[in-house]
Amino acid sequence: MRRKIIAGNWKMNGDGELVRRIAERAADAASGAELAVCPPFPLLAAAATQLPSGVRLGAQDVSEYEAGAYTGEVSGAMLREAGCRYAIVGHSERRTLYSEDNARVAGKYVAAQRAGLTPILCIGESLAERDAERTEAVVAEQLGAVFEAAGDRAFAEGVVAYEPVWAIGTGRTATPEQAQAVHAFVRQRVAERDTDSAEALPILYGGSMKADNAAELLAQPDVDGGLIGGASLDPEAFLAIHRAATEA
Ligand SMILES: O=C(CO)COP(=O)(O)O
Repeated sequence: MRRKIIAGNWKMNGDGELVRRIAERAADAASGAELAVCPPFPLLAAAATQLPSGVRLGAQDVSEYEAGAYTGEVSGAMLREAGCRYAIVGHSERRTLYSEDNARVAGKYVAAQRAGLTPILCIGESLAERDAERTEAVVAEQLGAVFEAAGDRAFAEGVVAYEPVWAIGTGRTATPEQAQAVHAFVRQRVAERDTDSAEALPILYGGSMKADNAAELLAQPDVDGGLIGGASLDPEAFLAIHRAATEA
């Protein structure tokens, strides 16, 4: 049985008060599916102290470099020291708004692993790419860059989040069948390199996952959890999604 993970990506939202509210509610979420919270960097310290010990902490990005003159960047070692278990890499907002290409994302993936973090690699196609029936080609290319940088066992210690760009923040969720098809494709691509890591790899869905559509997405055999944006800012909704994952 693969572990199920519900991770909240706060993006550039939240404050100390939200950390406090989530910490308060998350006490009874330490069992069942794994729960993870990825707040902005300045809130990591407060989250590390206040979240119950079963709740994991993640960063929203990590530098591909270890240390040096990289103003504004944060290294994997720093994130480890701040209490992080996870680092999101290659979120579509970073790919499009900050021009992160596949090679840079793969560099971040490797840097996270080297620092002892579990990278959460975000992949997914735009609406134009889906309409042109290029979804599998795009996803294969995004995975391929990581294999090139990290080798055939790249996903032995990692998480993939399939986030169709057209479903992020739009209220337009992929259907369970659409999500399942891409998740199965991802697992098959990973299995072509290494069957053991494919079998164990958690593949999360992200894109307008909410309390009322989580259960049907999580019922799919290759959907192992969710990377939640908007709904993760509402402790009630976030923990309802976590309950759906625990019951799936
Ligand atoms: O980008 C996402 C998580 O990383 C998804 O965001 P929404 O859940 O707000 O659509």
